[in-house]
Amino acid sequence: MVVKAAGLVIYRKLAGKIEFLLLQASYPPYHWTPPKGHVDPGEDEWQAAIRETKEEANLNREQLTIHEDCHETLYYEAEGKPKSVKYWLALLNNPDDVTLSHEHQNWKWCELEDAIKIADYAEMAQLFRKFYKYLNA
Ligand SMILES: Nc1ncnc2c1ncn2[C@H]1C[C@H](O)[C@@H](COP(=O)(O)OP(=O)(O)OP(=O)(O)O)O1
Ligand SMILES: [Mg+2]
Repeated sequence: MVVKAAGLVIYRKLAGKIEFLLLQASYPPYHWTPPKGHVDPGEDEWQAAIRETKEEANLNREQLTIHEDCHETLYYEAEGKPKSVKYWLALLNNPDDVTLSHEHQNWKWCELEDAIKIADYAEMAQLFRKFYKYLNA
C-alpha cells in the first residue's frame, strides 16, 4: 500500500522575485522539503497539507492563498515503502515569520535554482519548475 502524504509549496514575492520555502529535517539525511506530512485517518490530502503547514511552519490557512488548480503528486520510496506526496502551490500573503517544530532544524527562502539545488531530488526539481512556470505564465 502507498503511504500518502501532502503539503504546500509556499512561495513569497520579494522585490518581484519568487522565493520558495524549504524546511530542513532535524534527522538524517537532513533533507529539505516544503512543509508536508502524512495524511491522518479521516483526513484528505487537502486537509493534511493545510494541517502540516500549520504544524511545521506555523503558517495558517488565512495567511495563504492556495492555488487550487496548481498541484502535483510525487511518488518515491521512503524507508522501503512506496509513498505519494501531493503538493499544492500557495502564496504567503505577507512576509510573515516562519516558526519550526522539532521535526525541522532550519528553513530557507530560495529562488528557483537554489530550491532545486537544496531539494536535491529530480522529481522535486520538475515540480518546482512546473510551479514556477505556472506563476510566470
Ligand atoms: N522527492 C523525493 N524523492 C526521493 N526521495 C525523497 C524525496 N523527498 C524525500 N526523500 C527521501 C528523504 C528520506 O530519506 C526519505 C523520507 O523523507 P520524506 O518523504 O521527506 O519523509 P519524512 O518522514 O522525513 O517526513 P514527513 O513525515 O513530512 O513525510 O525519503
Ligand atoms: Mg513533515
